[in-house]
Amino acid sequence: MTDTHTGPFIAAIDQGTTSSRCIIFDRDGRIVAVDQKEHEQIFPKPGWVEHDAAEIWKNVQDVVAGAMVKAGASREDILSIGITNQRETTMLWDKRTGKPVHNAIVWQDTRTDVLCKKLGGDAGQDRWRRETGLPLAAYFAGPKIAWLLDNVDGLRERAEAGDLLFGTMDSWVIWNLTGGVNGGVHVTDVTNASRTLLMNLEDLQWNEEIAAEMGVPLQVLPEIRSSSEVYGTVTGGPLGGLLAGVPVASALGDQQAALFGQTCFSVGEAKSTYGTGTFMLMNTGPKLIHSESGLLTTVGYRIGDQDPVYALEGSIAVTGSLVQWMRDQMGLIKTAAEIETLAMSVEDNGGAYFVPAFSGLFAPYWRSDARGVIAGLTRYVTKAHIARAVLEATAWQTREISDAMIKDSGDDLVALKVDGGMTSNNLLMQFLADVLDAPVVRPMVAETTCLGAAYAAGLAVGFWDNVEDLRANWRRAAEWTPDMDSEVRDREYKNWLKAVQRTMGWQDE
Ligand SMILES: Nc1ncnc2c1ncn2[C@@H]1O[C@H](COP(=O)(O)OP(=O)(O)O)[C@@H](O)[C@H]1O
Ligand SMILES: O=P(O)(O)OC[C@H](O)CO
Repeated sequence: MTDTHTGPFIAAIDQGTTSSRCIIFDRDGRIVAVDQKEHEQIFPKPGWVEHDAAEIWKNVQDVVAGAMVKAGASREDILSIGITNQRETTMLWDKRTGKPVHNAIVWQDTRTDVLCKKLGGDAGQDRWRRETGLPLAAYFAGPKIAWLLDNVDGLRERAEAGDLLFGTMDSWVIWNLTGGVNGGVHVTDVTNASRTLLMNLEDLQWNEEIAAEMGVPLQVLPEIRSSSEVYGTVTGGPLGGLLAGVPVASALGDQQAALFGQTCFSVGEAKSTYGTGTFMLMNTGPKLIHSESGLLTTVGYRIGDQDPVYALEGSIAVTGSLVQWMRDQMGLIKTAAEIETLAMSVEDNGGAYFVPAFSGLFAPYWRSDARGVIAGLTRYVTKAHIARAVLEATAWQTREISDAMIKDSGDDLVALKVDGGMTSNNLLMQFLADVLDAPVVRPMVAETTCLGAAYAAGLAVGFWDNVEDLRANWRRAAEWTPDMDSEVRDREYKNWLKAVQRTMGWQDE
């Protein structure tokens, strides 16, 4: 049975790495209905990860329709719709047929390593960082566009003739929602554009020189807009019937959306999201801080024509996916939640440290030649110790990011707001507070990513007046306070750092 709810509501679409979901929120930021659908992960070769963007668009339509049915809501109840998305995942489509010309290349994919090395060199690295805030790494979108144009027959010619459009998932979803081949708007927002290696962080425009150097024709790129404004209205297609005329009014990369949903609106406020990977972002306000410690400088959000708010980001490629690996590849647990029970069956890690450098190391190292290591093995070590080491890996990686943030920003970490699937693990959250030596707090609404997109879409249509209205919705559900002897913390951290060194230089050029 479906309840019938009466709006006004805001709908948010989260197009994520493993699934797409739609959540409908009320004015208090409470969830009215959720629908979710997973899509296929395609692994054509070691290190390659792809998605079928047509399947994703179909799933997005299904979950929007599903959430509307579950909410018992009608078109009049939905004031606007917001988009948030897995970032960097890159696709090209034909603007006449509306069809993707190749599978999307996912953010985790390492195929552009060689291209990045060719474009790089020490001096080069400095320049990319200075202008775009990013190191030249396979993670980002620009090199993925160049790879598609150079490796799929005929694509470069079609791109230069103006037949192809590039997008991260925000652009693809917005273009389809607003009419597709019949006049869909081709836009992206500043947060997604800041993950391409192609946008100037200062003026928030495409950097023509870098695009030329990377081999990306300007005509494929979308217009860069703010994160909170009306881009167009829902038109045509199956959703045209269901949501015709509803404004599409926000776009934010998922990690920036979580920063927004956690209401980190003041300088120095930080959040960390624990999903497939982990991403910690700290609001640095209108100030662009160029990291000296391996963090990314990125756009946090921009509301309409207000000044942009920047953020420092520490990106960790493998955290929840290590738990999945223990379950699916090793068969040591049956469900992700079981890792906590297994880890709690022993007192400590038994001397084992697990550095999951499965696709190299992201922040703060940016080393594509690193590969995973379990260090400190003896006959004493059991699968329960490994389970502990798996959970501890997530906390230590966060500690390294937090150290870098403290160094770059000059501010202490007062507390860390957390969200994401792994935060249901109490053992991990306590260990995190212990190694950070700071409280860790989780809000009532754990779906902060969708909430952030809904907030930005609601602000754009006057559903909420300003960010202070939104702060009032944030409520604490759980808090973990540090309880570890500092000597133990220091000794364990030293061992972790030693284990990290063992991963470096494994993969030959
Ligand atoms: N109790 C748990 N302990 C540890 N990890 C968990 C637990 N529950 C879920 N996870 C991990 O969290 C991830 C899912 O979180 P989610 O926020 O949905 O991720 P994403 O949005 O990246 O798909 C999975 O990688 C899973 O292994
Ligand atoms: O879809 P998620 O939650 O795994 O997030 C992926 C990040 O946006 C990658 O940068």
